[in-house]
Amino acid sequence: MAPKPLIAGNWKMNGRLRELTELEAIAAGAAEAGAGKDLLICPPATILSASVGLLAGKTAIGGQDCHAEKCGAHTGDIAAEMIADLGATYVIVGHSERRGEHQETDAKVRAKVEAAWRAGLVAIVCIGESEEDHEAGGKLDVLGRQLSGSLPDGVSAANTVVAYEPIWAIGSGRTPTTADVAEVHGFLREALSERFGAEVAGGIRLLYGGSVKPDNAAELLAVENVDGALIGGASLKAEDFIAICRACPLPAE
Ligand SMILES: O=C(CO)COP(=O)(O)O
Repeated sequence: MAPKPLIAGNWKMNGRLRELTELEAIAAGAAEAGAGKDLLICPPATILSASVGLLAGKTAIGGQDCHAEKCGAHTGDIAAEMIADLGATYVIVGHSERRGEHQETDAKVRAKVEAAWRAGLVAIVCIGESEEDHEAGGKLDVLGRQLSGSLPDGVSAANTVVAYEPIWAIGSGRTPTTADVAEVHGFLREALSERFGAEVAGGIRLLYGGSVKPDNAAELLAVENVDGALIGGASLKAEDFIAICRACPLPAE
């Protein structure tokens, strides 16, 4: 049986204490829309604590990034242990906005995955090709390199989620075709299977991210080997996030 779906919202650099009403609305709708699925919200670090308070028992909470070290002289950074300390259970690592804006390499992402595990967090490891790679037809090579370089040994279905987010689809309103998504997710499952064995690979959740909206969620989430979504813009509106959760099919018995 396919893994339990995970619908995750990445709030990015959005949301202040005075704007928590959307979280309250997500909390109110989570039980009905999320039956049989895992739901997750990754708010900015400044409202993590308040979010845990509002969403406890309704959705899981995650950080959006962590430093590889446990503590020390790293001004402005946040350790995985600090995220766990607040009651979060997941952390996103290697998002293309971190790779692009903060020059994060696969090696750095891999160190962050290890930090997440050290702190007891599930790592959501993001990979994705640029528009040029997509057009030039070399995306599977790029994705294969990112996947193998970003994942340490020791991956399990319980400690790691992989998110495929084509950079050109993020925030653009454009999405790959379902055939493209199926090709990439099948390729990722196979690559995971070769490295970690079929049983581990079969349990790892492979999320699709990039312009997932209520009107395209059912189609994208029904693609083989898509075990959930990582949602940016649409997760900021409770109504849209809940609609996407509802649209996600449950795996066949
Ligand atoms: O980057 C994303 C989630 O991490 C996707 O963002 P959008 O859903 O806004 O395209």
